[in-house]
Amino acid sequence: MNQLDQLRQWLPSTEKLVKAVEENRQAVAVTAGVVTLVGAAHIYRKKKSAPKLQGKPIESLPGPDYLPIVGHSLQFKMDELNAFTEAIGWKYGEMAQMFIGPMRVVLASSPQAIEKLFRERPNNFKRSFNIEKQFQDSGVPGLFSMEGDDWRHSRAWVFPQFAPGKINKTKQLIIKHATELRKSLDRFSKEVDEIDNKWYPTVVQDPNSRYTKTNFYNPEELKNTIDMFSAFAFGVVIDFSFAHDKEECLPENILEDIKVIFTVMRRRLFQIIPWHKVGFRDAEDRKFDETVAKLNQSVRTIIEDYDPNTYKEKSDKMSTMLESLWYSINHQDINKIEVSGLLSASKAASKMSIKDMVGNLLTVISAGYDTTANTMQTMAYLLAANPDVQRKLHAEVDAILGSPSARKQMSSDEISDAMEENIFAQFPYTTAVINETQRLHPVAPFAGVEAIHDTVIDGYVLPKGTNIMMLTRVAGMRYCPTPDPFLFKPERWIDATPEQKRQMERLDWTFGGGPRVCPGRHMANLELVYAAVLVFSLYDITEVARPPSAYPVMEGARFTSMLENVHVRFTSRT
Ligand code: HEM
Repeated sequence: MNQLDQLRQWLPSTEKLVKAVEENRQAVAVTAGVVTLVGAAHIYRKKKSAPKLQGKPIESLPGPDYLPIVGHSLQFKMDELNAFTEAIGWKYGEMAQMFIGPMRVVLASSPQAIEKLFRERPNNFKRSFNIEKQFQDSGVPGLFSMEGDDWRHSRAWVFPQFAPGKINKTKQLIIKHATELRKSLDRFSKEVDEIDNKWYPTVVQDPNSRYTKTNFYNPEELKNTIDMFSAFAFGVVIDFSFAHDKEECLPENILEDIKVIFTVMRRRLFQIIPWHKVGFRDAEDRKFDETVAKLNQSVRTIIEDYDPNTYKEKSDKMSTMLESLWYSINHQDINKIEVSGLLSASKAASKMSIKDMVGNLLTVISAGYDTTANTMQTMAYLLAANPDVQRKLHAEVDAILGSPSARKQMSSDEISDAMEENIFAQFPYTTAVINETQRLHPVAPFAGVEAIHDTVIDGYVLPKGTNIMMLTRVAGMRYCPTPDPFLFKPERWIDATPEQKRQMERLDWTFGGGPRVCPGRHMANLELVYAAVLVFSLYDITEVARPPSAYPVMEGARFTSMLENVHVRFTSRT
């Protein structure tokens, strides 16, 4: 007997079912009536107890035409998500809608709506697209995806460790990695020169023809700077989390491993059918499982093997995240801790499970390197595309730290002594370049939330479960108080009146907002300003020449946004 026959035998036949219903007509009618009445009473009670929200119905939101079931999904590729959603925001106004498959997504781009949505997390709104469950089910929970009490405990551990007081102690650490970045860029510069000489020879007369020899162009061979920037940001966050030189304890190719996790999680978040859950697991899914298991094991071993005495000499008076875990687990002298942030972090860590500790360390590493590296890549491109801005940045750094050749000879201690406590105030133009880079191309130009209760946003009633995408960049540009909001003009941050500056800062959601604002923002900005001052300012950054038909530089939407097709040269300044 095959499985189908077995199933048939097990299920009652249709005739038997009809016969049973006919024999018990009265009982069936009464049961159906009771079920209907209880259901209706439940719906009525729920509607009556809920306060009636006043406002326009969600169905009346404006937006482009869409198809049933697939929505707008056929009208854009996932890589073009930024362009597609923002075009709707610009065209249809501050409250609009789009459909990803059958799911309605509200696009909100007024500053009031954005402030409310950020501020009221985690009580009234949570991260959208079921992120919490998706990360939990995939075995990669962490601060970014957590909600409720799990999030509160983990946030209490992570947040104090990234407070400005502690971050300022990372100066030596960042200088060390900036020096490494300079070495990589010098090597990169030589390689690009070789490629340039090979593909862009000076125009010569071809002896066999009356034509001069034309230039050649091979985009495959052009080098990209992003890997070097990733290595810099990654080195800083690993040193900060684990301890100096702990990198060697992590699996080789950890950067590649983290990319595997990003790629698969992004795919899962936007999948209409969760194929991996219904038994269809492809090679990427299998690689994902292996990678997660490997990373978890490595980090768990690091936590368990940690002994703070081994790393005391290397710690530069800066406590690592690992140290707070150690104190929380060993409960030793916890109240005697005097290092900034370490006491509260250690107390908070004692409320987390080892699984959460591992997940949070991995979250901090993943959230901390890709974002910073992408911003550096964008800054390099914008400096190359805006030579006047680059000249001003050079001039500011030269005036404070001396000529590039003198600077190259400085030791880490000399560099450290030359940097003031408030490096942002010491280098105002460089800081303006960083602010403007993030205003124009933030790594997260939108943020998604889901309503936990029925709510009213900008006059529309949004039922519980509605996904809302905040178009933060659109809002920032629409309300920008200084002229030419679409142009790269760092001067706007210098010349703005105090009131304009306050407005621009309020409209700056580069790092999100409210209780879930990015805890790593001070560290990220410090890394960026050090990279610009100690590294970028030593080079003339120029765009590699390309034929007009080459793919233009454009923003791609991966887990975080980044500029695609950037090819720049770094030529050492003398
Ligand atoms: C330029 C660099 C960075 C950018 C643009 C950035 C941006 C963001 C944004 C937009 C969020 C979401 C905030 C929200 O929902 O309101 C976020 C969250 C987060 N970021 Fe960053 N980030 C950067 C660097 C870092 C660094 C260096 C770290 C740590 C070392 C870090 C750790 C985190 C964590 C753990 C969260 C989750 C916070 C939570 O949900 O409570 N980020 N970041």
